[in-house]
Amino acid sequence: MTALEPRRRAVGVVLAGGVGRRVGRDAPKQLIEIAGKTIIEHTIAVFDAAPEIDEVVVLMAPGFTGEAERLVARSGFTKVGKVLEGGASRTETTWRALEALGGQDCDVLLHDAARPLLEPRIITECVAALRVHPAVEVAIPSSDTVVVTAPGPYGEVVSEVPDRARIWRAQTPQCFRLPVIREAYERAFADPGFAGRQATDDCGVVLRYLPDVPIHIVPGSERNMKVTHPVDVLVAETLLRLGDGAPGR
Ligand SMILES: Nc1ccn([C@@H]2O[C@H](COP(=O)(O)OP(=O)(O)OP(=O)(O)O)[C@@H](O)[C@H]2O)c(=O)n1
Ligand SMILES: C[C@](O)(CO)[C@H](O)COP(=O)(O)O
Repeated sequence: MTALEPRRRAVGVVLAGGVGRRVGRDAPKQLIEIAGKTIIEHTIAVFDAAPEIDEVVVLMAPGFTGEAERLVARSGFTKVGKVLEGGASRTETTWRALEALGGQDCDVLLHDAARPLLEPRIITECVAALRVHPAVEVAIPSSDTVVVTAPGPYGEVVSEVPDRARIWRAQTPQCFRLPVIREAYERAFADPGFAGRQATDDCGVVLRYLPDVPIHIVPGSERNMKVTHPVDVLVAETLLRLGDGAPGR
């Protein structure tokens, strides 16, 4: 039986260092106003209101930290301790957040600013899970069959159709005891093979550099979607306007 550890301080890290190239607006997508507030305000609001969260750290796209500070003041958030500049990739932005948190013994919940529909239930379950597990991935079972491809004579061809029962779609927050994720990133950055300091998510860095650390799954939700493409702005706006009555859980 795994021991239940005492609750540590929990820091919500809102990763907003990107520019939203795929959404294709002039300003970063987290500044798009939907349902009365910018996407980043919707996202910070969930952490600011969560009783389990002690502090919120925001990492904003270069050139927009002043705007993020203005929005934090406008919304009257009380837990935002730092607004910092993000890095050139999601990975670099995450590392800046970890460096800013230093050697504290706290829990971190690394969340995409581009997921403004995070439900409080997920934060509650992640913080509870970290009392037992050192690393937590929020994920939902894939409703699509995924295929693996290989180069063929006329382009990519299907080489494998994995068993869908084992395929999950990763979401955020991805949550860790701080010393665990720091160690994983330190090892990654010391590895010349960590190409371009890029990883598509944080659990992937832990899996690769600390393979003995089990990563526990907390169920996410369809609603916790990421605004990635122009159509997602419309979907997120509809769900935010419908509020708790919306389908998609
Ligand atoms: N240098 C970066 C790049 C991304 N992110 C954040 O990571 C999350 C997920 O990334 P994604 O959806 O890819 O955002 P963008 O990088 O902004 O989008 P795109 O790839 O289309 O440019 C977003 O909240 C984004 O702001 C970040 O903090 N720092
Ligand atoms: C971390 C993530 O949101 C999990 O789904 C995703 O991998 C981010 O990827 P992106 O390419 O930065 O959108």
